[in-house]
Amino acid sequence: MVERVGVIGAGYVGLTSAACFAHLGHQVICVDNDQSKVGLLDRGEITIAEPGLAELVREGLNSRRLRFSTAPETLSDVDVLLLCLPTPKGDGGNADVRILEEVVATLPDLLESGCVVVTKSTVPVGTGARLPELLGRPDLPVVSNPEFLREGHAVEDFLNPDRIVLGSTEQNRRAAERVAALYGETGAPVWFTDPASAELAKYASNAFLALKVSYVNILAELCEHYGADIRDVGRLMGLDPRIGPAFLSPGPGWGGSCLPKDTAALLRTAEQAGVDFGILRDAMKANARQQAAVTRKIRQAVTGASDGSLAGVRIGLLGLAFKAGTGDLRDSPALAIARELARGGAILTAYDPGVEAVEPDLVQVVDDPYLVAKDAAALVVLTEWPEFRDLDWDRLATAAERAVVVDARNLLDPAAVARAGFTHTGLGTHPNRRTR
Ligand SMILES: NC(=O)c1ccc[n+]([C@@H]2O[C@H](COP(=O)([O-])OP(=O)(O)OC[C@H]3O[C@@H](n4cnc5c(N)ncnc54)[C@H](O)[C@@H]3O)[C@@H](O)[C@H]2O)c1
Ligand SMILES: O=c1ccn([C@@H]2O[C@H](COP(=O)(O)OP(=O)(O)O[C@H]3O[C@H](CO)[C@@H](O)[C@H](O)[C@H]3O)[C@@H](O)[C@H]2O)c(=O)[nH]1
Repeated sequence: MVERVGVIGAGYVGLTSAACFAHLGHQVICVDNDQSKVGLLDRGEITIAEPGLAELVREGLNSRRLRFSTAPETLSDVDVLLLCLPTPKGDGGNADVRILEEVVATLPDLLESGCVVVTKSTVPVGTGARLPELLGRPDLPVVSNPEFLREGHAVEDFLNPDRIVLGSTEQNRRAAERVAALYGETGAPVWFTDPASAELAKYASNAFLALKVSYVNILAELCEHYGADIRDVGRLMGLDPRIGPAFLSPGPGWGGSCLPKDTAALLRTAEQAGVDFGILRDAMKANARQQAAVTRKIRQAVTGASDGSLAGVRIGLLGLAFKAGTGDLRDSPALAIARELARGGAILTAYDPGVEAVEPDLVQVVDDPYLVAKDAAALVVLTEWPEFRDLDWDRLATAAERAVVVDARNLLDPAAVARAGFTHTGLGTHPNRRTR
């Protein structure tokens, strides 16, 4: 059934939801309070790099199934309203729901009876139970429908989800079924549960992913100590289907707009319930240590000492985004490491296929990977863009002042890099690895 869908917030989640639901045949109106963003979207221009999203936005505009506005009144006759607003890290780790609550407070005067209010934002456990009170309109059913898309794969994940989660009271079950029907036939399990379970499942998934990465980052350190190779250890772990191969690559730490804030929020939620979830605290500490460890490794490689001075030393960075496939710099470990190196006096040049600029006094961003090597004392891979593997290392070696590579993503083929004369340092890798 074709529904009139309203979306508030045209960011990663809101814009993707709006464009995908229009693609699935619904009539969608997407509201954002950022005038310039709405102006661009109206012309079919999007500011985030998500494969396929611009095409879907243009398709929606052309078919007139998708409209953008800054005016909340345009939402007055929608059947379903998705809240896709930011819930950033607040005091003590809690998610800050002020924006969401301010918007919710305006809805009773806006919506027609029967409109289903859906939280797609990641919201603290208990929000679904509180929203009906805040709304004060029993004729507006509330459903929790957490979103699990990954940045860089937003459209693909939205249209082919692993699961669709609907949290509602038994009384609002029909409303939850209506939300589920918006997605059409995806083949994914559609799971009806209570609001608290839906909300907790979202936090639990992100925090678990964070734990997995911290686990492998610590293992990489252990590998260095005992002469083992994390690439083999991770691979051998991942062959066990109970563990699975994903999220077992060491790196400069987990970042982005979700894992850090959601792990902190789950820890806080546990504390508030008097539950000791110390394993999350440990994972967060390990994550902070990981950034420091990578910075030390770079210092060591450049100066020969883990506390050596970087004053005036040129370092070329390959990658700035928190992961490959996105230009998102929010909570990026690469950026945090760049800041640390700059604080130590290093002069930084960076190339990232997804990033055009950052604060100019921190790092000079160039649009050609070969420019980062110019007079550099070291090249550091901080984001795992696959194209870095195919760089011409001979050409980079010619431009660099010293042939040192720190591969903080274990992305490169160490043999190819070594053939060009570079010294290669990875994370938890062994130069004489024998397993293939
Ligand atoms: N980014 C992801 O990959 C992802 C995935 C799953 C869930 N989430 C969750 O979804 C929520 C949104 O995240 P996001 O990454 O899409 O955020 P975002 O910052 O990309 O987008 C939020 C949008 O809301 C708009 N906005 C802010 N205040 C507004 C207001 N009062 N009225 C109208 N519009 C307003 C902003 O202008 C912005 O366009 C968060 O809770 C996040 O944790 C994010
Ligand atoms: O083996 C790995 C895998 C990931 N990472 C890092 O972990 C972080 C998070 O990666 P990813 O989970 O892919 O990023 P997001 O796009 O933020 O997606 C997460 O956060 C979203 C917002 O809640 C959820 O919807 C997604 O399901 C969840 O994967 C990044 O810094 C990655 O570089 C590693 O270091 N090693």
